[in-house]
Amino acid sequence: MAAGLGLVYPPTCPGCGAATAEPHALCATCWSGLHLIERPFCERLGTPFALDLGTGSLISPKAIADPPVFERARAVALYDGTARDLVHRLKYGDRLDLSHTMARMMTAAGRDLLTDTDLVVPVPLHVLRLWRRRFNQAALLARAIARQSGKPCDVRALNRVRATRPQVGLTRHQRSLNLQGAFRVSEAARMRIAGRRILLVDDVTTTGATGNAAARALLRAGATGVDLLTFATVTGEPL
Ligand SMILES: O=P(O)(O)OC[C@H]1O[C@H](OP(=O)(O)OP(=O)(O)O)[C@H](O)[C@@H]1O
Repeated sequence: MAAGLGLVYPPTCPGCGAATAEPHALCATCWSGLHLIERPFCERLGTPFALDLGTGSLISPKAIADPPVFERARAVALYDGTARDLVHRLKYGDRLDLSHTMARMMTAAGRDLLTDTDLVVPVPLHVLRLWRRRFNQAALLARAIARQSGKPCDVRALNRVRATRPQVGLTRHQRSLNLQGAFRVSEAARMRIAGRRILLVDDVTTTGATGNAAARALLRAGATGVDLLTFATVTGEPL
């Protein structure tokens, strides 16, 4: 059946749409445009080091100077080239099908976090943005990661109670202010969060302001720890 379908609908690259041998696999060109994050990276922020600093648990000066609220972050790739194309197609191009391929890569990149995870929770959109976009890209990724890893997922645990401006175009300081008090765990969801270790899922991390604000709300609701898994991460300053 699958072989027959392959003749009628030949598999295409999720990145550029070119024909591929395997379904859901990137073509060679898109693959070479994906800058995967591999060790050595900062164990807190998940950002790569420019130099190979040897083995052992390495923490970047940035994570020491300004520790994030979440415990550990991991991402598949740097937010450029193919990674940026995939995120944009998923989020702005209505290519919801890409969430499966992206989640597969996220499940692999986040395997050390997933080992300790009790519950997978997406970064929520405010109801107005959800209504406009019609889907939450983070929820699509979170559901697929939960399915692939056999972990439970709760897309309603965390609410975005303020309609924040998009983070795009804001400075680091503005991003942090923009997210203040934006997330809340409802009274009804508190019992699902309390005593659990949460894996927070989003599409991109830039400054970590979104991850920090969401993690703060989850910790206030009694989560024992929060890790952050995104598809891509920006290593430089925003703007
Ligand atoms: O690490 P940060 O500096 O907080 O930036 C990352 C956040 O920015 C984007 O969301 P945005 O608020 O722009 O909304 P969107 O989902 O509409 O893109 C992205 O989806 C992350 O949630």
